[in-house]
Amino acid sequence: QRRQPRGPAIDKSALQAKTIPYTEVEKRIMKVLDDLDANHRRGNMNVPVEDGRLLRLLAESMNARHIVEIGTSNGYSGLWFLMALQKTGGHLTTYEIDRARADLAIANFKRAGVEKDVTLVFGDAHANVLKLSDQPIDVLFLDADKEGYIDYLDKLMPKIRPGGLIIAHNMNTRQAHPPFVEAIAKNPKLETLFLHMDNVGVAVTMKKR
Ligand SMILES: C[S@@+](CC[C@H](N)C(=O)[O-])C[C@H]1O[C@@H](n2cnc3c(N)ncnc32)[C@H](O)[C@@H]1O
Repeated sequence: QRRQPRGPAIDKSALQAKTIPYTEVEKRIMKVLDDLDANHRRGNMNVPVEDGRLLRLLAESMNARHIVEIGTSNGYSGLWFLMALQKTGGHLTTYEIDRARADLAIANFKRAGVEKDVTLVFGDAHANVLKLSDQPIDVLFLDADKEGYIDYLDKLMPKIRPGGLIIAHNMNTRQAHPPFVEAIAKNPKLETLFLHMDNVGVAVTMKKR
């Protein structure tokens, strides 16, 4: 039997699937996310859409009940988490040092109708995370001062539940802070994978059971 030359099995566009909102709640949150993505990225340093989708997917699939985010900005990544939390019945605690961005985030959470599921802590997260409750953390998302990631990790690691995730943003060769990379990649008690490296980079780390 003669071999046929191998062409693409499917068109590339078929692999660029988008979130298709299903429930009314998903539709309402997605509407705000789409608006922020299309019109309000400037000055807000939001995660790319694909990274937001990854956050939601991981959080919802692991049934996350308590998510902690460092670096709220205007609430874009937080809204992806909040989409997951609508299904799991959990809560987001998010930290922001900039008043204007914090106010935007509060307005966006209200617009999406999820304000009761989120606590925004205004001020320096390095100090404020010390006051966090003892409720185990399912997901810790780091997306603020890159040199600060190691400090957030040291302070919050004891509260991350076994099997929980630490997700760090901007883990590219230019922005990642070497001591943090070493801490997550060389600790045998952690399993770390670097994803989306064709974009700004995300490190997904699991605290082993
Ligand atoms: C990259 S943006 C966050 C983007 C957001 N996660 C999103 O995707 O929509 C980083 C944010 O961290 C905030 N930030 C920086 N240092 C901080 C600190 N020490 N405590 C709290 N927030 C901080 C900045 O003001 C900024 O809004």
